[in-house]
Amino acid sequence: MFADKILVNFSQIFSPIDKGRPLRGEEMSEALIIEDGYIAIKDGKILEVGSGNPDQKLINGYTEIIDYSGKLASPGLIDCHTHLVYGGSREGEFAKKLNGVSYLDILKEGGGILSTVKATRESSFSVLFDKTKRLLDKMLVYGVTTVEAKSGYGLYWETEKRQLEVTKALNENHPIELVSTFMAAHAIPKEYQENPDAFIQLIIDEMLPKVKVENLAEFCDIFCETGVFTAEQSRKLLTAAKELGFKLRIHADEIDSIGGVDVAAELQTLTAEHLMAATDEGIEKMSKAHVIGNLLPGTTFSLMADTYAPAKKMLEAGMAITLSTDSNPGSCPTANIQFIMQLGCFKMFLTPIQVFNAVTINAAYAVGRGEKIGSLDQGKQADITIFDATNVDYPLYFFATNLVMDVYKNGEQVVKDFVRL
Ligand SMILES: O=C(O)CC1=NCN=C1
Ligand SMILES: [Zn+2]
Repeated sequence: MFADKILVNFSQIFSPIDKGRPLRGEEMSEALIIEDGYIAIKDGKILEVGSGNPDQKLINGYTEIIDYSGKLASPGLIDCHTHLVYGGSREGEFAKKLNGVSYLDILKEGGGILSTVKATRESSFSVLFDKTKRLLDKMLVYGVTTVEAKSGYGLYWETEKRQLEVTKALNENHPIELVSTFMAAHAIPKEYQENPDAFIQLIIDEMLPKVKVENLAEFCDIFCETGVFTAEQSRKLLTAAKELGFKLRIHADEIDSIGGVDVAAELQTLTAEHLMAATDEGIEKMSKAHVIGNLLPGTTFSLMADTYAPAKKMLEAGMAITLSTDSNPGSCPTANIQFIMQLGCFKMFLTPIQVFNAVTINAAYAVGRGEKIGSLDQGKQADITIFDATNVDYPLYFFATNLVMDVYKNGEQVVKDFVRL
């Protein structure tokens, strides 16, 4: 079969090993590193990956050959945890953070998430659409081709729906593919501060069915944390969501360990998010239940905390892990997944191979798309990120610098020569 285009002469190609599930424990240290590699693309899919000169059977008069001498290729990067759609911003809290006021104390004062809720409720569809598009444009030039986007800044249906509709519209109008998560259970609205159980019931009775019927999200998530939702409330909401066919996530052990990981293991949520305060016992439970640990080192950095999630302990316990930005206006205002990858090395002591696996094949399974993206196996989408680097170590070692040069989505070039600009 002839290729439409063949990307040739890569110094290295990072090609994860796809086992049909997330890589666990020691498996995350393995990958195919193809020297002098080529990637043949046909109809937006991977046709063949190899080393040396592509076989002549791949080439006819219409095949475009593109030279990438001295460059590194990887599958398109996948950011599997963001709070992408929101109004306003929270730099006003920055001075408080610098003066030692905690994230939860700011929330308790009615700031934090609740101040973003106010700004989002006041933002129209087009304002949210344009703002989020600009954020996605930044993520794209950092090499990201798929993003998970949560709601959770409306809390009430009208604005939750608007957030989800912005995500749906952008999924159809931006090169980045979006995976939608419903997260009305992100904070307790002022009117329910005395009765959060009633708010959980409102979400179950009034919102979950609408999200399902209108096909506005595949996943359901909840913030299980001191001063937000308890483990029992999380269990109740996620059980109802599971019965409606949603795939499950849970924000657990971000600041305090209050039982969210137990809920994750019991309900076998696809992922548990944050895990900065994860205990040895909790790690064991997640490993046994095959819960993916989605680690967010940018949040630790942004909260000026010292507790990075115990990534290596999780790998020693046989867990699958991913790394994401947690891009949001309060606890992690960034669009840069490469910085997160570098924190994975510099602060969690993961190797470059483990980090690249965490933001490609494992992140693909964490968004329920492992069969379509996350590696360069034949038939997968030709989502490819190309770095101005000769090997897989360099983009992690040479930090705080965007080394992405070109990006392909479904075989089409969507970023060109960025690093040379
Ligand atoms: O603070 C925010 O806006 C996002 C967040 N949700 C749970 N942790 C952080
Ligand atoms: Zn989050």
